[in-house]
Amino acid sequence: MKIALIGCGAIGTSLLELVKDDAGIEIAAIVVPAFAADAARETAARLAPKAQVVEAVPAAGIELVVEAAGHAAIEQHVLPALERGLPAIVASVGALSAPGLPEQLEAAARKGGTQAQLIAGAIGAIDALAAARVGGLQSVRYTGRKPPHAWTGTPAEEGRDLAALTAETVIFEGSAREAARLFPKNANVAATVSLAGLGLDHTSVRLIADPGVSENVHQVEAEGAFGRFELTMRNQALAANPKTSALTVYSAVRALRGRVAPLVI
Ligand SMILES: NC(=O)C1=CN([C@@H]2O[C@H](COP(=O)(O)OP(=O)(O)OC[C@H]3O[C@@H](n4cnc5c(N)ncnc54)[C@H](OP(=O)(O)O)[C@@H]3O)[C@@H](O)[C@H]2O)C=CC1
Ligand SMILES: O=C([O-])CC(=O)C(=O)O
Repeated sequence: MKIALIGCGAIGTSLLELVKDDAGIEIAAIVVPAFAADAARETAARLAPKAQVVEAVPAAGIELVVEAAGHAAIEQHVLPALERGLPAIVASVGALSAPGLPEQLEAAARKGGTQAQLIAGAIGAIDALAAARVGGLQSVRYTGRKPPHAWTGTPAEEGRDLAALTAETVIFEGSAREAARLFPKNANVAATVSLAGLGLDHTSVRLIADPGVSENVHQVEAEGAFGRFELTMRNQALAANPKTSALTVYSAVRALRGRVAPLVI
């Protein structure tokens, strides 16, 4: 299967390393902005020698796109690809917090007669939560806890010195929609949990900067007709990006391998 990978940062590079010897998967294109092309070409030479480095998904020769770039890439690359009939695997799930974007994705996929797959990414139990929704959910709460340096470049820096924190500090409390909008590189999981469960506006989210943790810790508490569950994930971050859990890459690779495997779990 010929793939266009959108984004070649921490997730993209790590994904290329993991699939470089996979039979049945060929990275045919890497889509990055012009200013990132030289770095992507170096990565491609090492990990995906057949890939052309381009600014847009090529018009021909691609069978699937995998997005690992950021919220803006959904509108820029994923929507047009879907309209053209290319299926898409999407990591930047938080982009769906923008009003109207879920409907636009659905319309584009319908027009192209194809499908967009939102990956579970850094969180587990999305299967259980989405199944529990069928029976009816009463409440879903998500807490995201990361070391202070993982919140640099976000609104968490407003009015506080993250490096000087000595105790856990709640940096956001509100809806999944607001969390995903305000923390596009740190709260995709909030959007994923909400889209699988009670929706972007009815899922309570707390984000915490905690000098006492070294992992990215994700907790979900859900209650409904199915019963209840509490989930805690203690994820190792990628060395290349402390905001991003390694599990996100594994989740994208799982989704990708699932497209070519004869038996899928
Ligand atoms: N679902 C989940 O659980 C998670 C999802 N994510 C999502 O994955 C995204 C990528 O994460 P990560 O790899 O760690 O981030 P990085 O910042 O390391 O990499 C992003 C890459 O995408 C490139 N890029 C940025 N904008 C575009 C665009 N419009 N089109 C094509 N390429 C673009 C960047 O280029 P340049 O560096 O030159 O700007 C960079 O190469 C995050 O922004 C987040 O939205 C992340 C973690 C968890
Ligand atoms: O990778 C993680 O731990 C979670 C993350 O950044 C996100 O939800 O955007």
